[in-house]
Order: sequence, then structure tokens, then C-alpha cells
Amino acid sequence: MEHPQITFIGAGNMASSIIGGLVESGQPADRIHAADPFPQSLERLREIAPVNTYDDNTAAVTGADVVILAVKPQVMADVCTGIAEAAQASGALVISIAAGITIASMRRWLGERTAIVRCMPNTPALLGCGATGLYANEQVSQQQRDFADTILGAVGIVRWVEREADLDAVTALSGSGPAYFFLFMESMIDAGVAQGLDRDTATELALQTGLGAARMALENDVDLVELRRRVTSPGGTTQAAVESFEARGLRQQVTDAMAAAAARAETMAKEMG
Ligand SMILES: NC(=O)C1=CN([C@@H]2O[C@H](COP(=O)(O)OP(=O)(O)OC[C@H]3O[C@@H](n4cnc5c(N)ncnc54)[C@H](O)[C@@H]3O)[C@@H](O)[C@H]2O)C=CC1
Ligand SMILES: O=C(O)[C@@H]1CCC=N1
Repeated sequence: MEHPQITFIGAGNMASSIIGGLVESGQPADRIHAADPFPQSLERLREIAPVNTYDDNTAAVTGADVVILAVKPQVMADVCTGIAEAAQASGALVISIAAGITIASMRRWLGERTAIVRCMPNTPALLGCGATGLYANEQVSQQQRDFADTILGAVGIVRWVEREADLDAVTALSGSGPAYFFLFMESMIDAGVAQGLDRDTATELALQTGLGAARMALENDVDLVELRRRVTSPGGTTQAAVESFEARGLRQQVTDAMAAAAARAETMAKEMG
């Protein structure tokens, strides 16, 4: 099967970015379906591509090869129980992008034999620059794995993990990660302003530095330590800054912050299961 019938339940930010990427990568819009109770969400989606839209989840799921659950975790139980019968009848692969909803919970709501891929994308998917971790349960066939790979691969890189628990680490790293870089850039801008730069100049320099550093790390065959060494003249300004970061425990702060994120993902799974 070249192009599966793909249904999105929830037509918000993440769904629209994935749909945009899919259409751009050659998935025909008439084989994409999306359901959302809010007409504005569906209208925004139709501005991206002429996909089929529904105000009824069950109608959208009927006949689907792949169902992507792109709703908030809080409504996941209701959404899953509502579509369970139609998803079973279609033998669809169900892909969830919701944070903290386990496969065990989804199997309970959708039926024990449902093929499920649980994944964690991130917001740069909006620009086709996302990073997604995925995990498949035993019911998922190779063809269904390929579907999931292609769908999430339309908006960035994809990495499969061997254990579902690894998705908590993925959430802590790349799911929440964009916010860490935003926070770091916010801090750099504030510090630049405190040293006398105007805010626009500080902002432009900080953002371009973030972009340049990420591109150097991605596009060079050189590891991060070496790239850092090349900026750091002995006894110079960078060394002074890096020693200040190290002395104040930047690495430990990152370790602690990511542990807090992963622990929260685990707690959310218990609260919402
Ligand atoms: N924002 C982020 O960084 C990331 C978010 N996610 C996950 O993506 C999922 C979606 O997030 P967003 O797209 O940012 O949210 P959003 O709020 O933009 O979209 C959710 C959509 O679901 C619709 N909806 C609500 N109840 C519904 C129902 N009963 N049936 C069908 N549709 C319904 C809403 O009208 C809305 O359009 C969430 O589960 C979130 O955890 C995953 C990775 C990263
Ligand atoms: O903050 C959250 O809970 C979600 C999951 C990863 C990014 N946003």
C-alpha cells in the first residue's frame, strides 16, 4: 500500500504541523482525514491542504489505516473509548503523541489487541525540524512501523526506543528540550542588556548564535567538546565564562532538571491512566 488512509483525532498545533509535512512529502490530501469539535481548528487545517474534515471522531476513523491521536492527554480516555469500536473494525494502527499516556492505558481503552505506537515529538516539528522518539507495542507490524516512521519523519528526525520507559527520557530531552534552549537564550539576552546592549541587538545576536552553534554541531564531523575547545582561547573570555558555569554546577542543574521532567512524565502517566 503506497499511501495509507491517515486520520487525525484533534486538529490543533501538532496535528497541523504533521499534516503540513505529510502533504509536502507527497501524501495525497484526500487520503488525510481530521476530526475536531472546533470548526475553527478544521478551517485552519483546510487552509494548509484540502484534507477531509469531520466533527465526529468515529466517522473519521472508519476505514482508516492509521489513526493519530493528537489531543491533550486529559481528553485521551474519552477519545479512545469513543473510537475503540471503529478503530478495531478498521484494524488501524493507533499512534499517540500525547505526553504521559501509556500503552497499557490505551490498550484498556481501545482493546487489548490494538497495534499502538506511542511517540514524543517536539514543537520544532512546526518548522519541519522536529525530533521524535517512538515506541511500538508487539501488535505493530513492520508495515505499520514504516507508516509511523514516514508520518513522523515528515516533520523531522525519528528515533525508535526499545523500552516504553525510555520515552520518559525522550520527553525530558527533546520533548521539553526546546524550552530549555529558549530559557538559555532568554538569560543570555537579559545578561547582554544588563551589560549595556539594547534589547533588539542582544536578541538578534543571541538567536543567531544559537542557530549558528546548532548548525556547526550538526554539520561538522567534529564532536561538541572539540567545537567548544575551538572557541575557547586559553586564558581568554570563553574560558572565564565556562569556568563560571562549571563552578556553579551547570551540568548538575541540567541533570536535575531532566530528572524532574522524566519523573513528572511518570507521575502524569499514573494520574491519567
Ligand atoms: N506542545 C508540545 O511541545 C508537545 C505536545 N505534545 C502532545 O501533542 C498533543 C496535542 O498538542 P497540541 O497540538 O499542542 O494541542 P492543541 O490544543 O493545539 O490541539 C488539540 C486539539 O484537540 C481538539 N480536541 C479537543 N477535544 C477533542 C475531542 N474530544 N476529539 C477530537 N479533538 C478534540 C482541540 O479542539 C484542539 O484543536 C498533546 O497530547 C501534547 O501532549 C507532544 C509533544 C510535544
Ligand atoms: O510540557 C509538557 O508536558 C509537554 C510534553 C513535552 C513538551 N510539552
